[in-house]
This record gives sequence, C-alpha cells and structure tokens, in this order.
Amino acid sequence: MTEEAILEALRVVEDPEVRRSIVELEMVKRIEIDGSKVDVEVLLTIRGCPLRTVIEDQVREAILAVPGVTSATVTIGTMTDEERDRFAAKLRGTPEQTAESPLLNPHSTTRFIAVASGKGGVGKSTVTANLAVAFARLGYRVGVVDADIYGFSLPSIFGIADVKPVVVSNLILPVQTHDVKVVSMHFFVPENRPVIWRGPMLGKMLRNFFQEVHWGELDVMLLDLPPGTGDVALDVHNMLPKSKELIVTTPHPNAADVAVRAGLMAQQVHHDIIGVIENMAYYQCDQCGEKAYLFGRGGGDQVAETLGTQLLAQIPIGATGKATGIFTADSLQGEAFYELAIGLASTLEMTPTKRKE
Ligand SMILES: Nc1ncnc2c1ncn2[C@@H]1O[C@H](COP(=O)(O)OP(=O)(O)OP(=O)(O)O)[C@@H](O)[C@H]1O
Repeated sequence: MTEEAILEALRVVEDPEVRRSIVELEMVKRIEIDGSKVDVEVLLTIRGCPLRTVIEDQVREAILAVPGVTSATVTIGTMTDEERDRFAAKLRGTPEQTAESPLLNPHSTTRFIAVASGKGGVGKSTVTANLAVAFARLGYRVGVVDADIYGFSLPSIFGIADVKPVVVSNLILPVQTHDVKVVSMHFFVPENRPVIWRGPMLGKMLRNFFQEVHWGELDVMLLDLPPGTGDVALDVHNMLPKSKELIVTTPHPNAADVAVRAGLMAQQVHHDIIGVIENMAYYQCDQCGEKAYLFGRGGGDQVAETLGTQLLAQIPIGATGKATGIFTADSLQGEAFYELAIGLASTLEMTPTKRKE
C-alpha cells in the first residue's frame, strides 16, 4: 500500500459542488500510512461547508476499498486564502481559457436557447425552468441563466430563493438543483432590492455570468430573457450569435400579438427562432380527459405562422410540485416538457451519448 495507491483510489471522489475529482483539484492535503491504517486530510473551500459529511463519507469509503486497508481516519480542513486562490485558478482552467469563458469560445459545443415572451406573466420562466429540468431528466448537462432582471422568478420556481451560491476567490459556483446549474442576479441583490439597470450594466452582468461563473462542461444552456423586446435580447445575440430563441405565448390572441412583436425583433437582429411554446394552452380534466380552453385558442399557431416557424409544444394548465414551480415527471406538463426536450435535442443535434436512456 502506497500513498500513490491511496491517491489513485481517491480520484473517484468528486467535490459535490464543482463535480470534479478532489485529487485533480488538489484538495487532498496529507496522506499518512501506518501499517494497514490510513489517515488523510482533505481541504474544503469554506468552513462549515454543508457538503462536508458527503465528502468525508466518500473519502472514507474510497480508502477502505483499497486492498489491505483496515481503518481510515478522515480529517476535514479548510483552505487558506492562498490555497483557495489556487483552487479557483484550477477551476478557471488554462490561461488561454481565462481570457474568455470556454462557453463563449466559438468551438464550444454547448447549445444556447434564449427563452423570450412578448409580455410578462405568460409563464416564460416556468417554461425555461421546466425545460431545463426535462433536459436534465434526459441526462444532459444543463445550465440556466436568469437574465430576466425585472422579475428574477427562476430562483423561486426552482425553490432556491434563499440559497446563496458559493464564491471561491471571485469565482461563482452555480447553485445546483434538480440536476440543473442555476445563476440568477437575485442571488447577488441584497434583500431582493429592486435594481435599476442601465443598458451597459445589463451586458456586463450577462458577460460576468459567463466569465465569473464556473459552469464546467454543459450540453445546453437556457437563458430566461426579460419579457418584451429590450436590450437584453440584443446583448445575448451579440455575445452568443449561435443562440436560438424560443418564444412563449398563451393561447389568447392579445398575448399572441405581443409575442409576435418579440419574435419580429429577434428576426430583425438575425436571431434564429427555433419555435413557439403555447403555455397554459388548456385545462384537461383528469377524470374524463376533456379539455377546457380557459384562455382562448389558437395563439401559439398564430405566432408560429406569422413568424414562419413551428408550434413545438402546448403546455396544459396544472399544479406544480410543492414549494417550487417544477412539474413532476409524470404530470401532463412534465411529459409535455420531456417530449419538447427530446424534440429540441434532435433539432439542435445534441449528442445523444449523455442520455440516460
Ligand atoms: N402551465 C401552467 N399551469 C399553471 N400555472 C402556470 C403555468 N405556467 C405558468 N404558470 C403560473 O403563472 C404565473 C406566471 O409564470 P412565470 O413567472 O413563469 O411567468 P413569466 O412569463 O416568466 O412572467 P414574468 O416575466 O413576469 O416573471 C406563475 O404563478 C406560474 O406558476
């Protein structure tokens, strides 16, 4: 039994927050071997890290699996400022990558989907969050940026409004929930105070969300845009020319009219529209299966036709999970989002290797 063998065994243990090996991240500080007894020290980024016991258990398990080891003592320490800086530098990657986030690299294989609507309250954020969860259920690596700076509704939809992301030496780790990585400006605004955003600040904020956040590898990133036809869509387009836009509307003709305007704006800046989602399309009785069109009919088709694109999904009205806005996988809505994610993955030619199926 050697130090190398123990280190090799510890490679499988990942930091639960950044999902990379603790060995690769140089979090293993000390390994001492005394006969068949092994004593290791692992450093965490912050004191009182809530995931401390998870790492501790996994480290112990990995050591005990090495042939010849009869006992394992695991000490959890905290990084010094210097060690934290080194850790952050490792997460940022090579010097070339730090200049520009890997996600913004033109060779990045990450697909970007910006979700837009003409007006507020049509369920754009609900659609963004549930589509993200559906991609994750399919096994894709998913990130979500809450760029809806007037609303910030994603954190409460995901049930993480009170969670603060971990920041390591100015590098932000996205909050992980439902297997999705989420970053929202809400996390950084004291007491959710309203913020007056000016044009250049918006672009800067978006850029920071790429530069200062450790996303890791992603298959798809969704951006929840503010409603309307504002600057943020333009900024997103400038920064991510490859991104595609999804337009959300309700079936009501008035909502459809404004959704068309958002779509036309996207087309003017040569933003590809990938399709239209009609949300709150109908209510379906779970006893008799009959559909009631509470908000009218035809909005989705109308928007798709005017913009020369397709109606990709009709999401029924329904109740979400407890304390979140995420529909369960077996609900009508959950199934509709799952089908939508499969369709989008195919249209965007996302590699199927990450799928669980
Ligand atoms: N399919 C649905 N069935 C039932 N309720 C829904 C559905 N979609 C959205 N809702 C509800 O409608 C309300 C508005 O949704 P959401 O916040 O997602 O809209 P939005 O278009 O993002 O609005 P804003 O831009 O103002 O935040 C929320 O209360 C949400 O729970």
